[in-house]
Amino acid sequence: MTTSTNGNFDRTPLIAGNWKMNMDHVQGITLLQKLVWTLEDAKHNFERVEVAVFPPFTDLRGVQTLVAGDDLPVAYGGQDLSQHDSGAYTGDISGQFLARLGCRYVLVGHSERRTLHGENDALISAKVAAAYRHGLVPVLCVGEGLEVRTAGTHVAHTLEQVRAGLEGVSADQAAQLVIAYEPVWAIGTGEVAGPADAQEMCAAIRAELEKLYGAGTAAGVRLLYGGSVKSANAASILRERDVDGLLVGGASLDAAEFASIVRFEHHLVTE
Ligand SMILES: O=C[C@H](O)COP(=O)(O)O
Repeated sequence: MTTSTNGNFDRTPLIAGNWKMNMDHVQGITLLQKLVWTLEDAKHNFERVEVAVFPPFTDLRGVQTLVAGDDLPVAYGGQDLSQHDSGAYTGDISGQFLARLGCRYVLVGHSERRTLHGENDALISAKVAAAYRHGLVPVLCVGEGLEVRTAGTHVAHTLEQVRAGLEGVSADQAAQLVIAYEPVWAIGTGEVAGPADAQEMCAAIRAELEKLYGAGTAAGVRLLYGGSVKSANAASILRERDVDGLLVGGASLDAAEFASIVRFEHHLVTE
């Protein structure tokens, strides 16, 4: 096997852990401390492979305090945000609040938001706009369900989600974008899209971005794969040219396992 990944990293790989509704604020701090200790012990180069975590909202103040206090080289973000900036929206969280907590990123349109909370493309596009208004980098999540995959229309379906989610986004804004391709049938199921599936979709998304914004802008956008990623399959997915990182759910709750995913280059050399 060759050790070339992403054309020698045209873009800085991003390994992101979405904790979903796991880890209270005390557990979250412990997990993050363990993760950083493990990576620092392994002499991980955080500039070469960026690490980000997406804790529950209630953990974010503690995460901010830890990251700022110990000057940890880890980014973090919210799992969702409101399309509104403030007002009578009980239970919602403004992008302004996330920005004040030092968030760099925010997930938008995760499939669990789409399916469990009925989020549609119009709402997701409004949330992307809200992220940009508050200086947050949106991680726009897209991907097809099993029926669409079986029908063979997964590429068209996913590109439609990309176009809809980016409605009104300028080329300057798009330059900082992150898009996560997460086939719904592979999330939390143990089913993993093969590296070729991930590459097929990421290449199609990059080509679509080139159509929308021009090759110069699209070249900087990072495309992540998500869905039952583990240390055992991370390296093979990241070998693919258009896959620039991973959005990891379940496996990000175990510091050693997540650290091993972050250290995927080590697997590339030893596989
Ligand atoms: O945001 C992460 C994805 O939903 C993947 O979750 P998973 O790794 O548990 O399949």
